[in-house]
Amino acid sequence: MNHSKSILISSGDVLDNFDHHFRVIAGPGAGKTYWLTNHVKNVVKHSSRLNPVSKVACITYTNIAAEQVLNNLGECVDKVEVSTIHSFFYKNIIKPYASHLYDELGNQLIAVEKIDGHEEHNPSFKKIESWIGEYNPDLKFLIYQENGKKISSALSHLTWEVESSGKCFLDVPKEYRLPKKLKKSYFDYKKLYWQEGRIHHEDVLYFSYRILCENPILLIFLSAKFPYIFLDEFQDTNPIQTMIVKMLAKSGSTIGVIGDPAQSIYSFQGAKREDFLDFYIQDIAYYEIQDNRRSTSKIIRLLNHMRKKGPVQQDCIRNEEGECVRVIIYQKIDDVFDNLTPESDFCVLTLKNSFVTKLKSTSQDNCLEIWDKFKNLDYNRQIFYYHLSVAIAYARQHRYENALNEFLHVFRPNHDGELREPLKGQIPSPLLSRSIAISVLEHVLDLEPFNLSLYRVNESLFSFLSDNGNKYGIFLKKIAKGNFKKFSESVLFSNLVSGVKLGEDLGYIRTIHKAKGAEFKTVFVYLHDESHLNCVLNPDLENEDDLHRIFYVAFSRAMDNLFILTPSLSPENWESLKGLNLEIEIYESIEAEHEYIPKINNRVNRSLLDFF
Ligand SMILES: Nc1ncnc2c1ncn2[C@@H]1O[C@H](COP(=O)(O)OP(=O)(O)OP(=O)(O)O)[C@@H](O)[C@H]1O
Repeated sequence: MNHSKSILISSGDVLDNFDHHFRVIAGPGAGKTYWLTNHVKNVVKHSSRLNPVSKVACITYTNIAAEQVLNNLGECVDKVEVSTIHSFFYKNIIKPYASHLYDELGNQLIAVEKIDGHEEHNPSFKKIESWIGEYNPDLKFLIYQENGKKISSALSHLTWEVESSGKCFLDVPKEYRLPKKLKKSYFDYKKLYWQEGRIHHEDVLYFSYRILCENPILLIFLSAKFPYIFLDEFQDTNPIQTMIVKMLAKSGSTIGVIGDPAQSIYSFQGAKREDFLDFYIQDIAYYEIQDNRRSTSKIIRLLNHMRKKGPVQQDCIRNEEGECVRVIIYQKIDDVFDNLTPESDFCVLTLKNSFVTKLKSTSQDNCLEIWDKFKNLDYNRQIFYYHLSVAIAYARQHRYENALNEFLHVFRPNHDGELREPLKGQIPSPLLSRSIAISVLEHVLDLEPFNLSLYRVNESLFSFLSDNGNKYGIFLKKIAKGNFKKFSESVLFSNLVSGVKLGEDLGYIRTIHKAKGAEFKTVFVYLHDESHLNCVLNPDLENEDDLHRIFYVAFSRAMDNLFILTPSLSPENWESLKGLNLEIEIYESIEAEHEYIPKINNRVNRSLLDFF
């Protein structure tokens, strides 16, 4: 990587010449997304290469980021296609051209007439059974019990790799060892899904790449439709994505990639930060932004310390010293939250999803157990209420389209082609389904259901659907006497909503990966193990392993207050932290040192529960 070639810019700068390829490197809070949004507007307003049917493609890493960019595009919005890379390739390559893909026998690879989006790969037992049964019958004994779980877990991590020749193949990460014989037929395993029109997220890049390689004329079409293609968070690009982007550059699109190598945290999904660092297309211009507009000086000093080996030491644009970074040794995590939770705009970040679940359940009634109990008592009704609860959780975040799509699941027919219980009646048409879903969701939200029992919500829905019986043609089963009635009277609807998992969870306790691109006034970084303090004591952001970069991303989400919560602190680590010449304050327990609490939040009586 040659940084001497980089030109320093600021996030407020506008490029005069936007018809060349570029790469922007900048640290957290530098204004990359801010700059990109303005750059897109500038291109839309002034480019002579855009015509009535062409658009700027602006690729973001998550749907949430796409929504944020869209909201800031103003009047340019119609000339820009903002989406994630998967949605972009699905819409522009796979959906229209999947019929061009054939297997080695010349048969169509995917049942195109059945394709309906792309989904997470959750291996099904039936597929594993028929795959091993057909291709490795001698290994059939492996699919049961613990071995079966291992196979399923390994397959859920199947990713596409690329050979230097450009040929793609499927593999699972090294830690998931499977018998070598199985490796030869991963493709056949995947075919079982494709033949049902089911495409997994990871297949989207592979199919797009194959379609474009086998039909190069489509590259010309795509470049004509998208003369400009800009990609945010490119440090997490996947090699197949990089190859496609370079092919599109050759066919005429102007490519811009933006990112921060120190924030590359998706190697487990095949991301290669070197692809960003070494990104080269002829006549590419390299830019760098050295500002940090998000955080206070004290937080930025910690970030610069972690980043000292690599490029980009950041300057604090806010010019505020701010509060010290605080390391808190917790005994009971609940105490920390009870005492430190600020009024608003905070987030607790954890390394793993299981910690999110654990932390949520320490601060809530055990909502997950409630769902388990629900399932055992009335399986079908549990499925109905799960979809409803997820939909309501989305609606609370004003993500109404997600809410609607979630609730529409309840109108899907069962194996006998009938409406699933507890609904009764005719399967509504797609249009009527949408209309019923909107009315039901509005009705439930109007009920202000969070302090109501599940029983009361069900009664109200029962009456609502009965009153509209002529219009909708569907009804809800009443809750009869018995154990389930008792359960439904004892469970608050709010507990059900708190226990659901959203696709892109925007709760106040999230994994660090889900906080990518976000910022909060106060950030708590929860370490479940003291050894993770090593990312502060001996930072190594260039390491092959993502771990130190993951914590760097976590710390860099904080605008004003950063708390690092550790379960223990050895005397050596205590001394080392103190000796770092960083303004870090250490608290052995919050009760002992509570005088600083009012500075943060005027000690509030709210617990995290109030924020779900
Ligand atoms: N030129 C600017 N003027 C005013 N505010 C700005 C400017 N540039 C960025 N900001 C603000 O600074 C904050 C950080 O910007 P942004 O989220 O774009 O940074 P980023 O580089 O994408 O961060 P990260 O990589 O950490 O996600 C945001 O609140 C943004 O609105």
